[in-house]
Amino acid sequence: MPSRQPAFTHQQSTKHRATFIFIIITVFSSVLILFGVIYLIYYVYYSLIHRSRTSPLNSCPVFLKLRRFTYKELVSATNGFSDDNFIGKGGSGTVYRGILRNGKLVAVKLLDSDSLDADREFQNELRILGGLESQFVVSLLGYCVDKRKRVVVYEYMPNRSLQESLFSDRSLCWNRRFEIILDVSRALEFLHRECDPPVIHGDVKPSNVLLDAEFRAKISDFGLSRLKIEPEFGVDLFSQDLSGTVAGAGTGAGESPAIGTPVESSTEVDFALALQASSSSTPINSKVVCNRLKGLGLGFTDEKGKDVSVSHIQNEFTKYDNDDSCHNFDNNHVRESNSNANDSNSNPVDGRKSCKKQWGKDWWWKQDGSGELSSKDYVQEWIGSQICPTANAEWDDDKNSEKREFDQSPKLNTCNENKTSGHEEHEEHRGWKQHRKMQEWWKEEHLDELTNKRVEKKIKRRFKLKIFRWKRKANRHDHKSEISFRKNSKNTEMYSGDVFSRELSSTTSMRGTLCYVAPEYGGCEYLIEKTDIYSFGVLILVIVSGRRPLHVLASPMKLEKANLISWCRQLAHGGDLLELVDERLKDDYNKPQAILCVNLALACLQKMPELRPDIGDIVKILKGEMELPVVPFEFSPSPPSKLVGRSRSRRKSRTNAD
Ligand SMILES: Nc1ncnc2c1ncn2[C@@H]1O[C@H](COP(=O)(O)OP(=O)(O)OP(=O)(O)O)[C@@H](O)[C@H]1O
Repeated sequence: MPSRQPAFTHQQSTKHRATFIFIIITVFSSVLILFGVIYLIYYVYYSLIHRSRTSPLNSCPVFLKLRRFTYKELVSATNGFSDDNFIGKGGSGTVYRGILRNGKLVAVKLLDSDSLDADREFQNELRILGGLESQFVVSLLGYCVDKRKRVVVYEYMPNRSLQESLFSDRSLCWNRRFEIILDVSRALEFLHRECDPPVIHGDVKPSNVLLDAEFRAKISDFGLSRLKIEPEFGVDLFSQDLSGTVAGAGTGAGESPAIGTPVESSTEVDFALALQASSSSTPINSKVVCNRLKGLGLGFTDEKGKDVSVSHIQNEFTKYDNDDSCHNFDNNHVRESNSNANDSNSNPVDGRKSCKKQWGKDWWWKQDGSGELSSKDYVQEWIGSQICPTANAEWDDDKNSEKREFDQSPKLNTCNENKTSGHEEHEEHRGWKQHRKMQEWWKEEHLDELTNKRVEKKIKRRFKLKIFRWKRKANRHDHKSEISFRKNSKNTEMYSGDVFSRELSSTTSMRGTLCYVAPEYGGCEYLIEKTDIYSFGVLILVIVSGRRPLHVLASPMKLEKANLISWCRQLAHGGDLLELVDERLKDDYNKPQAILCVNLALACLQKMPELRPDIGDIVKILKGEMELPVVPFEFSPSPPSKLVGRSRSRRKSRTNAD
């Protein structure tokens, strides 16, 4: 018996050792795996974060073809980026005139350095424009990367942008306008049909059409462009559940909603479509508008470009609305903007000093120096009504408090009025779910913008998407914050015409330009050729009319003409298209050509992308080689939003009273 004891102990200790070794191995391998996973996560994170900044440009064949300038060279070409050589400023950088050592005149665009977006746009521009060669596309001569500085060098276009030519005193004659329309159509034909893969420009607008010495137009700015091979093109817009959109009832006045737009009764809003819908007669609660837009810092000017005092504006609002006046209206803020407005109006585009003053919050509204422009209040209305985070009851799960406010400040959104219940609502939600997917991210972006920016800036850099959501929840009720659409390099807000091109992170982008962006383009990157066609339609109207797509004067009467597209549709309805032609041309224009252009524009502006003509046909139509197909009439009731309607009825009642 005693002899068995040691054998047993020995067996036991062997067992213990084995267990111990097993535990050690397990722990060790677990730690090893854990470290491996951590390293992998870090590696992926690091490469994602640094990809856009560090990706070697030279690895792309296009960049090999382009000349790489040294920063020193460009400094000497532009005389140290001096004020005297300042040409203009856009959403992503500043453009200077320069002379290279060989005497060649160039335009040098110095991109805002501390924005990831600028970096991405820079690479996009080089990657796409660098590979293009056409007489209708501005030539990219080279680039410069120096530490954080990004510079792009283009051929110099002596007559600058169409925007400047159209909206300055030196108005363009009809023939030039028509040639420009033709040139832009050829540029798009080149991009859509002659490039392989096709290029979608994505931001066709007057400031991206540059004019050479003979006023021939070339298209520029490919920062937001897309090649058609990219994965997002796999998205079939038409595969979305369109029930209730295409076949469904229109949004009023016989208008059928655009593809990708929500069913009428949903609370989803389409920002682009909102522009057109902005003409609807939805009653707008001035108080709510004011509250929501408080902090926008938008100034107001009257027809002569003079300040309209805040109290006057308030009176106007209260006149049109029986609700309380806007208590939260930030008087100081608005006055400040107004004084800036006057500054910039006094010296619109010449010289950098005066321009610099414009590049504050108000630059978009005054970039052409037009003293009479005062579309802010109009735009405020629909921006305010569309961005409002509380307006979408389906937005997230946590909607109690939102709902409360939503109930209190309703009727900003036509959609809200037609709420359906229970099952129906569920079905509808399913119907536009896909569309919502396309759009919800940018709403989150807008919500994020409503938060404390300093905190936002810090955290966003680290955990972009996650933090976005967290912050959205955390700050959902912060309605005092400002709404901004694009940040410039100094992290001040810019209310730009480029509202849609605001990008907050490299993962998301809101692209295109307000008023030029097609309704089906829900702010994502689902660009198709027909998106360019839509923008081209708007561009034609702008060229023919010499007006901006949104052009509002303080006088309520003028609101009828505020929305160029719906005004054009109204004129088409009344058979008086020529009224749209720029008054400055007087009778000195080709009437059949003008009618052709406007009709073509209407064809391009059809809400269903597949109904818009393609660019080949457009060029033929403009050249007179093809008849313009009959355009199904899309009527959208024009502005007189509540202002016109009410002001008229008030005027009427006043006259009656008199
Ligand atoms: N190649 C060029 N030759 C002459 N002027 C130019 C050239 N490129 C740009 N400009 C001028 O510089 C201005 C700013 O151009 P930029 O492309 O930076 O901005 P944008 O197109 O006006 O706005 P965004 O970048 O927001 O679309 C233009 O309006 C134009 O007047």
